[in-house]
Amino acid sequence: MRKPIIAGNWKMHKTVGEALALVRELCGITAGVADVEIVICPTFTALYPVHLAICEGPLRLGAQNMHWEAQGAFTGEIAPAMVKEVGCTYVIIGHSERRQYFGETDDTVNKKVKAAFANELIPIMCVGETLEQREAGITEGVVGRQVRQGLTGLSAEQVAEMVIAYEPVWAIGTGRTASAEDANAVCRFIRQVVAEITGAESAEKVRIQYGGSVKGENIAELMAKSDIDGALVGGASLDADSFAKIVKFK
Ligand SMILES: O=C[C@H](O)COP(=O)(O)O
Repeated sequence: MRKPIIAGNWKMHKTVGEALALVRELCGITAGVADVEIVICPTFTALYPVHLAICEGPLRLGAQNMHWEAQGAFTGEIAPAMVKEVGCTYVIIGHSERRQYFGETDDTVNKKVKAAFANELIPIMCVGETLEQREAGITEGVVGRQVRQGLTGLSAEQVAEMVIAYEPVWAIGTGRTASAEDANAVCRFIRQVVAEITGAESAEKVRIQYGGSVKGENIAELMAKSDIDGALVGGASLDADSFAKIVKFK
């Protein structure tokens, strides 16, 4: 039985002060939630203050990105050990905005996923097709390639522990959610690809999130599907009440 995991990706929002105000509200609202893992992913500058402010409870901290190298002359980058040091359990890797605006490729995603495991961080590896690719009927080809290349060289145990986020690019921040059936079909396909790569047991255990305009109004329908184990939430994670509606989907 896979434990649901809801992650809030705050993207480039919230100053440290605003992040602290939000996490304090979330601590109260989520205190009693026991059967869902909740991850919040603030900006780099807010990670440590938010780590200190997270109270006992279900909230876990994640970073939105990191470099794969341990250290060096990489101006503007953050190393995996630095992310770990400030209290992160999770790290988002290969978000479509990183792929689209910052040149991330399946190869850099794979390096980062491996670096996450080497530093005892759990990767949330993002995959998903653009609208053009969906309309061209190549969703499975694109997503299958992203999953295969992203997981290259990982053990079955590592894959079983990680999270894969399926985010159709056309549904991100647009208010246009994939139908629960369509989202589940791609998540099921991802699980089949994982089974081909690292075997049935890891495919059964890996948690697959859907992301793209998730809200309190659509989360229950998505979570009722067989292969959707959680959500990666952008806009609706920036407000305590709207995020609370999502994490309390049951
Ligand atoms: O990481 C989160 C996703 O990009 C979804 O963002 P959204 O919920 O604002 O559509």
